[in-house]
Amino acid sequence: MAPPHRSAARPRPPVAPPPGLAARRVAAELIEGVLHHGRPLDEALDAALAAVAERDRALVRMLVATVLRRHGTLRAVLSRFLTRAPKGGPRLDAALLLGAAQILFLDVPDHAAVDLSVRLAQADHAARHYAGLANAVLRKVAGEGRAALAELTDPGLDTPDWLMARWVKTYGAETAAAIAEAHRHEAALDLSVKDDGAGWADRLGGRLLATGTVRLAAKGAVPQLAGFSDGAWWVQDAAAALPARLLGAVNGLAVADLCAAPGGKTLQLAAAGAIVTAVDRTEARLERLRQNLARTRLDAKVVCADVLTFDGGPFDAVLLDAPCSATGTIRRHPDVAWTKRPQDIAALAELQAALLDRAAALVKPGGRLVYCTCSLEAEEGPRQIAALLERRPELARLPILAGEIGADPAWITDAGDLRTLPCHLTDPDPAMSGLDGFFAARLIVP
Ligand SMILES: C[S@@+](CC[C@H](N)C(=O)[O-])C[C@H]1O[C@@H](n2cnc3c(N)ncnc32)[C@H](O)[C@@H]1O
Repeated sequence: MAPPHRSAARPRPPVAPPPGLAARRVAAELIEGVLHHGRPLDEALDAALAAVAERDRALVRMLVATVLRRHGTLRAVLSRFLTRAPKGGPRLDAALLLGAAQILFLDVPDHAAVDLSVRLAQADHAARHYAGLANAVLRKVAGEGRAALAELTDPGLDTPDWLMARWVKTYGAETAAAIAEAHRHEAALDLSVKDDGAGWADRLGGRLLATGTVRLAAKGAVPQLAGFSDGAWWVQDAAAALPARLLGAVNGLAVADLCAAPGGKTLQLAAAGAIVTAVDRTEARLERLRQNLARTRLDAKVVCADVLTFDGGPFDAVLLDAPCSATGTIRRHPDVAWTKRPQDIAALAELQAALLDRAAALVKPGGRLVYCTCSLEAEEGPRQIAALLERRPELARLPILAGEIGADPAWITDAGDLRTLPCHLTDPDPAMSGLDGFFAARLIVP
């Protein structure tokens, strides 16, 4: 029998996209969201990752974090090979940044990094005319980019100028540079344990810090670690674990945790035996707090309310972890450096002052009030306390002693407040180094 006639016009089978392209596309979308639309990464990440195969999720996170952490450096290298900014739109921009990040900082073969970025450009209507340019520029980065990188030694390059100028003013040029350098590295995985810190450090292959936190070099999926499903610990930066401890012995005391979600400090207070009322105005974040309580088998009264109008209490002690610019958490949230604006800090400082007044009104006579923020900005830290003490001179600061929380004395200010910086707690291994930048002050309410 004669073979069937093969038509020349017969459609070809679809060509499978090269492995890794889907992860790059999602990473490019997330980078565009942060850099071109000022969208916080947390808001977009869950939905974006849901669209990616599980095995690619860590890769997407790594790609996005590397581009955001080394954004200034990547632009400086790329600009050496571009005569002027190309008009290929946000997708071309993200494709170039992603390509350069993989070539210079990640373990991706140069040819794959170039090819995947060219494909990202080809698939976008505004960028496709510049796919050839992307190819040429990224080949140059592969050939000469490492030499260009070696000449870029200023750590401030990866920090927006306005933020760097603020830190130089507040902390001096040397410390500001150390902060910026610390932001270039991925933070360790810090765990707060219910008990037996030494035992958990041993079991998980980590280290028990003097503050009581168990620190691991960040790797792998957290829910897979021993003790997660039993609720033996929760993830919490070592600095973030300090403010709740400033309330002292809370066993049996009524404590309000204001602005509580997702609940790291609520869990600490509940584990220490406090009768906790956890207040937050964002229901979705409170749902995570409830899940955290359920997993750790700890108890707290959860209230969805605006602290400014919350009228519970009075309480033996109050912790206010106020909403802030979060510039102390850039190691963990590198998008913060690129999404926050100077005017955000002024607006947040106003809200913090109002929240502080309300928090102070909820404390029983003789009780303690701890105010904290994960910000490096003076307006959100010491200046809030100075202004509060001017408004309410009857309140008194109860100075913090390093020894009571296992802190380094360098973390305590002359006024007796806590001020941790990302460049604190250095370790020869960058994966085990650093702290979130936290400010905390402790007051007695007469
Ligand atoms: C820094 S986060 C809190 C982190 C939390 N304390 C922890 O340790 O996990 C700030 C929280 O303040 C909440 N918030 C902001 N403004 C608020 C307000 N006026 N009343 C109540 N909660 C507020 C936000 O929803 C957010 O969850």
